Amino acid sequence: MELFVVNRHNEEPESKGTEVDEEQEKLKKTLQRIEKNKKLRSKQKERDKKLKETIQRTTKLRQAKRELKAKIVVVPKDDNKEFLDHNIEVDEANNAGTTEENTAKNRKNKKRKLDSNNVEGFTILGVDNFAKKNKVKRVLPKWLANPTIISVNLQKLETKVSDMKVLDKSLRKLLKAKGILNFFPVQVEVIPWLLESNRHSDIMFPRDVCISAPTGSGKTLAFVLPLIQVIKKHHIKKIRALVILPTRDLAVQVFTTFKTYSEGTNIDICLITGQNSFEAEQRQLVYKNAAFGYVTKVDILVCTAGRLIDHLKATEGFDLQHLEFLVIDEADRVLESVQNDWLYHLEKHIYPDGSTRILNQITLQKRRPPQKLLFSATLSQDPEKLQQLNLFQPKLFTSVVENNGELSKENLVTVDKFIGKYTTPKELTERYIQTSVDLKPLVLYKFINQEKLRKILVFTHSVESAHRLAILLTALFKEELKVQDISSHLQLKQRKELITKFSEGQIDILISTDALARGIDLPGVQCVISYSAPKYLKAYIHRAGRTARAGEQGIAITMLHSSQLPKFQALLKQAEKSNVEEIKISEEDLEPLGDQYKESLDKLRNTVEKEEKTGLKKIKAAKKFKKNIKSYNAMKINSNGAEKGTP
Ligand SMILES: Nc1ncnc2c1ncn2[C@@H]1O[C@H](COP(=O)(O)OP(=O)(O)OP(=O)(O)O)[C@@H](O)[C@H]1O
Repeated sequence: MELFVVNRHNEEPESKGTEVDEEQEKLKKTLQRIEKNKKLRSKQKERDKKLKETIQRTTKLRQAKRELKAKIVVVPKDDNKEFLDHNIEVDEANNAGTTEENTAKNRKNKKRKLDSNNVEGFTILGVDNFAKKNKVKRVLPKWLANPTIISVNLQKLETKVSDMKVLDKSLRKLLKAKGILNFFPVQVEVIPWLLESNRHSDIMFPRDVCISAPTGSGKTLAFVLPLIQVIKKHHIKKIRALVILPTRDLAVQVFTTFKTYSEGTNIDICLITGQNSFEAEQRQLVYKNAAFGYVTKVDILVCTAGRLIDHLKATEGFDLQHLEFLVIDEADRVLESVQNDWLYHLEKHIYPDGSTRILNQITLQKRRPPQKLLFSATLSQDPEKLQQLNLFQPKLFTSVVENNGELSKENLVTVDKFIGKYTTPKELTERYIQTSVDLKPLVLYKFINQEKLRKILVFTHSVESAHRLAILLTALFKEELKVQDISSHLQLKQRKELITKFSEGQIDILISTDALARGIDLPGVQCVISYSAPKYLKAYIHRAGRTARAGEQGIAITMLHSSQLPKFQALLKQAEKSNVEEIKISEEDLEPLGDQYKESLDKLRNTVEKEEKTGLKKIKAAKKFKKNIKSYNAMKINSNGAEKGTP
């Protein structure tokens, strides 16, 4: 859409003079437009400044009024005189700036009002509404107020893989073979805890856990390794672990990790996301045995919430009653998903008799309920939101970053410091660039060029915008850099191919919507660019989190129009980020690129027109095909009617 705006602005009148004249004319126009934009910006700045001053003045005045009003609360006995004097004071403050005449009038009015109320010896009802209310202190459940703190320091790793003896030797060997020599902090805390809590699960129900740690901090292995260790000990095939993810791409990624670390075991892992036909997935899950009926073929099931519900409703023999682990990765996102009744359906399936996890003699005699494990970089720590999950004696693991980037345990006394605050990796550098709408692609081009960046992930607000930006950047970079867009319109296989190419460095710039913003682990992304400004803090954190992963350095850039800046600053304030500076790219720097930009915009226009024509042709062909089929069917019905009895 933004690019179309650019197109309209760049339309040229029909050529009349020579080519050189035409070029000069274009250049002149570009310069005029830049000049105009400059003036508009400075005017806007002045207006913003005035508005800010007015707001500050009004706030101060209101504050003064509130403070004075707060002083009138109760009228003590025989204290009317003082009270009246007090009110006069309030009145005067309220009418600051009015004439003496007015003040006297107000004084009289007040006196009259108080006389008519006959206040002597009584409390005036409603007056204390003026009193300043004390801030209500949040009282959190004990488990939220006393979390286990996870360090965010991935530079100084203290636990060697070989030192974690609670983890099976075979798993430690596999980790080393994959180049993992030290555990990340989240793994150091969570893996032993999960293994320990499952050691006595036949006597005690294990507690549920919520884990909130920054993007790229290694949360996946923190659940994959203990689950494999616990599950490989079972010999009867039953679904023991269910892992739910918000998107197909993520489900594929987690499935691959399970596959990698279950090497050499007899654990069967299954992926159901809807990428295969429903029947094919059913065949992967169960088979029918003449003697025993339906038999499960799977130990660990990785799936998306939507597809899970489909199977719960329609797959015979799909049995979750032996479930030991319910993992919800990117839990906040999964819980917000369209199929937000999935948990209800799931619980109905796990507890068909309606039993709950309340500990009593009856439930104790039954099999153990699944342990719920919730993971996210932006996990809600709001008790009300977590309530819907029906957590059993939950335990919270969370990370805290103070302004200087250091972890401070002392500050945890004030719980509000970390509740609802999300941490980002220490290795992440955040910046923003201000630009006008029509120069935005050129500013992006200039920035990538001047910083000599490679492996860049760009986020736009729509599939169309991603596609057009990809065409335009391809035209600008020519052979220099390879640009591609990726979208949910592509087949899963094509998407996987693009992701692999990007990971291997065959694609330099990958442009996507927020579909790739969460959880996807793309190694070595140097820079994430939010070409369209993120609307929410969570979106910003997950986008930025595609870089600076696993202890590597990374940069996150947000491109903003001047009107988007206040909202972005509010977002940073919410995350307590004070070191996000502006990168300035002046319009003078862009002037030499004017012709190149114009040429690229023309290319974009031609390509889009061509694509639209082909698209229209396809739609027409499809319509024609449908029409033909209809008339063919009609003909068939007629001829069948005419020649009854013929096959
Ligand atoms: N101990 C480790 N040593 C080195 N690399 C590791 C270690 N643990 C995990 N990694 C790697 O770190 C990267 C990020 O891990 P992972 O995808 O689990 O992060 P995450 O916390 O789930 O991030 P997000 O919140 O974005 O989903 C992966 O490439 C993973 O292989």
